[in-house]
Amino acid sequence: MPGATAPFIEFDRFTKSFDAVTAVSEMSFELERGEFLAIVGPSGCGKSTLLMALAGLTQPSTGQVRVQGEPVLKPYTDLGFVFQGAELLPWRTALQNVLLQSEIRRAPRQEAERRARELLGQVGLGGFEDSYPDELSGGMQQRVALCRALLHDPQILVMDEPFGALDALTRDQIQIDLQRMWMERRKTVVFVTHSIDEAVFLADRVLVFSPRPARIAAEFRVPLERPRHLSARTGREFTDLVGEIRGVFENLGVLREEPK
Ligand SMILES: Nc1ncnc2c1ncn2[C@@H]1O[C@H](COP(=O)(O)OP(=O)(O)OP(=O)(O)O)[C@@H](O)[C@H]1O
Repeated sequence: MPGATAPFIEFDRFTKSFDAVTAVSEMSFELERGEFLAIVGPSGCGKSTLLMALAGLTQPSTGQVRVQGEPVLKPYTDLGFVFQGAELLPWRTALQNVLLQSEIRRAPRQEAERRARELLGQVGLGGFEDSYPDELSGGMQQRVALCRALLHDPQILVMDEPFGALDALTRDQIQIDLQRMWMERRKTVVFVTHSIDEAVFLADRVLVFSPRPARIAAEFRVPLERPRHLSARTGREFTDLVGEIRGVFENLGVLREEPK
């Protein structure tokens, strides 16, 4: 059985070029089942490209992406995707938006609706099932998008800067909620963010990408106990790790004190 001993997810010398632009070059890393991995990197370095390849929405130029030992050659159902914008359909209620996937997949309606209501309740949206997107705040919309991604109970959850457009307080709360849901469900999460704090707060491991073509410039394990509380962010271990990651970006020339 190919998946028995293989890493759960494996990027194996993954390279992706678009005409003359190489977005990602010879990238190799692995994820364990149930791991929460964060990726931080400068804008345009190829993070979204990598997620698209994991989802089977784009193919490598060279190298492979494998899930349970099998190359990813097309989109598959065992993965949920949350984008930066919630991308909800404005003419459908919160519940109907969450149910969209199940309708496309023709899953049994009653069970899907029970699960959708349960998920909405778990993210604090009980009572908002029949609200339309324009009646919900940005944070609430993103929670609906999270429920939509989790409805079919995929093993892999891919999140591309999901909280980037939220205000700071909403972002704090949704990070806490995501951590709780992850601890309950243990999905394998690949989470892209521009925020070093967010990466350290949420992840078991942080990969730091170089400017394009993306390479792994550094890798950090986050030794903080879970559940992590917001107060952990002022603790020594947290601030030291954030400082170390910021140092990597300074060394890469991505962050500078002085103008060029
Ligand atoms: N379909 C495409 N066709 C041509 N070039 C593309 C395509 N998709 C991505 N690129 C290029 O590949 C590079 C990486 O893009 P990508 O969106 O993966 O970066 P990113 O790290 O996710 O950026 P950001 O953090 O700003 O969202 C960019 O230079 C981009 O212009």
